[in-house]
Amino acid sequence: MKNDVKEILYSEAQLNEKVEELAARISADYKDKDLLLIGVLKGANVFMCDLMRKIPFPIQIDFIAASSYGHSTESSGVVKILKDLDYSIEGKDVIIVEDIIDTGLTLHYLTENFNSRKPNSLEICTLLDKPERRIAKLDVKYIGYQIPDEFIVGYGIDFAERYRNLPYIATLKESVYS
Ligand SMILES: O=P(O)(O)OC[C@H]1O[C@H](OP(=O)(O)OP(=O)(O)O)[C@H](O)[C@@H]1O
Ligand code: HPA
Ligand SMILES: [Mg+2]
Repeated sequence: MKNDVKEILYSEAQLNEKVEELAARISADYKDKDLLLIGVLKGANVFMCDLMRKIPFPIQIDFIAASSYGHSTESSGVVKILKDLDYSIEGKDVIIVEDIIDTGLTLHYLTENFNSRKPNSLEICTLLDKPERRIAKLDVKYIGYQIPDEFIVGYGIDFAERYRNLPYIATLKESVYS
């Protein structure tokens, strides 16, 4: 697997520091609230697990599974919900936890969908953001890193369902795609 990596963009140690920083901001903002984190599967799974363990008060978690990339490096533009939330979010203070925002189509769809369920508040926390690629406008309160327009993998993020288990964020060699 390591032979397929072109460049490591963020190491395990750098990611740990960044997740700590985001958790500290969220903890300060939500210390008097009843926080519900919603992880967007599958990509956000690793980030969500690390982020929630750095918040020092009891919170609730839930997951939704959404997919729009399939086996391609380009969004299909159609967001498929593969698993819905388990519980109602009405009246809750919700943060959606994402691994990456690219076109913004996934989160545009999810924020409209979640807003119709009447949460008390709804914010977005993403580890990575590719602003150059944005199609749908989004207000994102918590952003880990802004990255250039390059397809990346690792720390939960895949290419064709592989490389999610790399412990760092990396680009892949061209030969992997051909
Ligand atoms: O801003 P966008 O262009 O919509 O892209 C971002 C979304 O794409 C990826 O998910 P994907 O649909 O590949 O499913 P996965 O999370 O199961 O990998 C990623 O995890 C985000 O959810
Ligand atoms: O850069 C990316 N890598 C993997 N999956 C993705 N989904 C949106 N952008 C990306
Ligand atoms: Mg995803």
